[in-house]
Amino acid sequence: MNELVISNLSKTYSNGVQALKNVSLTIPRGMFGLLGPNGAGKSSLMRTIATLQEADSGSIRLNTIDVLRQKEDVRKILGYLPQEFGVYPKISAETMLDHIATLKGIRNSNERKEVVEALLQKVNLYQFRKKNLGTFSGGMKQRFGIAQALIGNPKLIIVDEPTAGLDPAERNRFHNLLSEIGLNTIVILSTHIVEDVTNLCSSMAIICMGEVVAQGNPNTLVASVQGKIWKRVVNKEELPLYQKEYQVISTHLKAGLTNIHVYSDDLPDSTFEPVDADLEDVYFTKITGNADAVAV
Ligand SMILES: Nc1ncnc2c1ncn2[C@@H]1O[C@H](COP(=O)(O)OP(=O)(O)OP(=O)(O)O)[C@@H](O)[C@H]1O
Repeated sequence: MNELVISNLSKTYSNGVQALKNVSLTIPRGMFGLLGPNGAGKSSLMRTIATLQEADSGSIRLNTIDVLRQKEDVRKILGYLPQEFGVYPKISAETMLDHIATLKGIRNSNERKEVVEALLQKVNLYQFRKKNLGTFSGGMKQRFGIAQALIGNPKLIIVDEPTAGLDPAERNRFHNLLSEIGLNTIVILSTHIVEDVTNLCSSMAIICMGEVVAQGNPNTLVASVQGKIWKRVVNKEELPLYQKEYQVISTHLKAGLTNIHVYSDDLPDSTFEPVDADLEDVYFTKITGNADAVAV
């Protein structure tokens, strides 16, 4: 059984910001999406799971490992792609991976060569293996980041905001790579991009201002708001009136017109139409009231 169980995790930074408030989550094998707006606490949670910072209270268990105490044991089975993934620009992909593999304890040079070659193939960088990392595009750097995270067959992989700044083709390639990895491993994908979670994840949580505001299967979460999301086009000047009257969860500009989505148990008034809800509607329903008004 491969499972990560987080219980009542809390963290307040020395400046008084409470980044995590009693966070409890059960994360099974497969792709898990951790969705939340900027500043929600995603990176704080990821860094704590990755043993890079301490929590004030609570516990994390990965199978039989007490993550907050047995840090060395976690590091042996963890692959981590942080939000800011720096690379040494003047070193080739192959040399860098070989170096990281040494650090991760693969001492036999033939074995290392095999591992590095297989990983470069897996992330589609084999033909660029001799190129310096400084010449890589954003997508290539992210795929290199995944390759280094995969050294040593990790049981738990954490990727923090991996697709920010990637063009659609690179993002797609990165998604395919992640979903392949997610077949046998726990992969936590931390992101503020709803579409990434829709495309990839079989379970998920939404975190806002340090609190888990929803968790479960994406389809079940969508079903929970189905029939309660309504839309209409409004004049830009009328928007504040609607925001006062209704729970406006999002505003989309379409061809210069302002399209609003409202959360309500019943039809707000006859000018509204029902919406076939999606994960974005769930996300905005859960974070409105918790965060500043959100415009897409
Ligand atoms: N080292 C730190 N010291 C003080 N405050 C911090 C520190 N790191 C994060 N914070 C604050 O904690 C809160 C949560 O930040 P965190 O980076 O975990 O959120 P996030 O969801 O990852 O956001 P983003 O997507 O912007 O990275 C924010 O208010 C942030 O300013």
